Amino acid sequence: MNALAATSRNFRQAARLLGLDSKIEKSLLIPLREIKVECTIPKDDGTLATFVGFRVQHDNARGPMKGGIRYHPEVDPNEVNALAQLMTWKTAVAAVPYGGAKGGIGCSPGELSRSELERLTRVFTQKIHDLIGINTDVPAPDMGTNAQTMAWMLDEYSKFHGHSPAVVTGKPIDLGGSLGRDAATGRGAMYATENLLAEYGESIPGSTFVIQGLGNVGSWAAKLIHQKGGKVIAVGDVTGALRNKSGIDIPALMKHRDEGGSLKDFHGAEVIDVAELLVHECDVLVPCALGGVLNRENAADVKARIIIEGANHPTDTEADEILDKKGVIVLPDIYANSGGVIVSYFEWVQNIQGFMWDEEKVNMELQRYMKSAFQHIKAMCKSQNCNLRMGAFSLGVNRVARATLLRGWEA
Ligand SMILES: NC(=O)C1=CN([C@@H]2O[C@H](COP(=O)(O)OP(=O)(O)OC[C@H]3O[C@@H](n4cnc5c(N)ncnc54)[C@H](OP(=O)(O)O)[C@@H]3O)[C@@H](O)[C@H]2O)C=CC1
Ligand SMILES: O=C(O)CCC(=O)C(=O)O
Repeated sequence: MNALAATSRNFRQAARLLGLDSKIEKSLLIPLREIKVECTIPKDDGTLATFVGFRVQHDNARGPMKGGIRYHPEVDPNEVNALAQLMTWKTAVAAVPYGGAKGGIGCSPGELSRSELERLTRVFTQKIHDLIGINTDVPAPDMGTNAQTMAWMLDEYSKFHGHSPAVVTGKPIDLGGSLGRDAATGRGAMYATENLLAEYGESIPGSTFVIQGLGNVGSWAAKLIHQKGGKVIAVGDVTGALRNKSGIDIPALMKHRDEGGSLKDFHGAEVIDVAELLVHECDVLVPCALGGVLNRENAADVKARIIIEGANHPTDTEADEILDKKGVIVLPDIYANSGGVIVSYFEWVQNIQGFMWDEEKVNMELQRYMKSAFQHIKAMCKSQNCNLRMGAFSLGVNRVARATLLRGWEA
């Protein structure tokens, strides 16, 4: 089942639990707008290259649509659609006043030079500038994009609409970005882990972790879990995987990578097969890379007791069922990785207020939002007698449905 079918299935299941009218169900499922644009740029060698860019604006009942822009060779309309829908439920679970959107360009960012990436981002922004905006749709970084990408988007958008820092979040601090946004998704995942472990009388110190993906989300999750006293025993990215049963020295690994070293030549751990990573013995598995990495091929072999979905849609439907039957607790993406969009909301608020918060305030508010969302998910699980994924979906869908009904449909 592809990402869109899986997300829509979860939505329908939640709609049934909530007893939603089928007409509202249909209106919530179908995206408000799907944009597909051709982006042609001159490459550094003078040849032309054409890419396809997407922005799916799923729902705006609760506020401006919000979601990242992904640069990855596997970006396709179906997946962007699923990710946009997930954003609608995620912002509702987080109780931030946004709807959901997602965008992406099918490209390999690692194979493009900095100036090619800049041209591509500017052309994409030119094509969609009329359809995004501070009160309509506010992009942010996702896989393969970062604060620099947002700086180019902001600059290009501002040529058409005047200086508009709040049109994107995840910007560099010098352009109105928020302190704490870079770490926010990983930090939010760490708070989510603390909240879940506390339910079982457990905590990060004393637990073992395996983390897949060492990009923005994975590296911050690893750093913060290590800092809190958690033992990160295995990590991996697209280049390979490493294990040290006594715990990897994460700051030393990050230093090694920042100095240009690859995972495989880090001396503080042994190299393992990448396929072994997700089925490695541990208390908590934290996938922070691509979607669909937990599937029918490997779900039965997962040895973790708990999965924290740092990535979007890392667990496909078949894996979800297998893991549920095995008693593995899955903390779903629409809660576990919501720290990014929560601090994006703080960034947008700061831009609109023209007032900058200190990092302590950002982190404290993030912790408060993560705690509150967890309490609401738990209450929903109790009232609907369902697992955490369905509890989170039901909470999000219910909030969006209520906002939709309150707005009404009169022309
Ligand atoms: N950035 C954000 O704020 C948010 C991101 N997310 C989600 O988190 C996930 C990661 O995003 P982000 O950290 O921003 O992305 P990045 O591009 O910063 O990092 C992605 C990481 O995944 C690794 N990776 C890519 N392909 C594979 C693969 N086939 N096997 C193993 N590892 C792989 C990359 O390895 P390498 O570097 O070697 O290519 C890199 O370490 C995505 O699902 C995203 O949607 C969710 C909420 C917010
Ligand atoms: O920060 C944001 O606005 C969106 C982050 C995002 O794309 C996500 O949560 O998947």
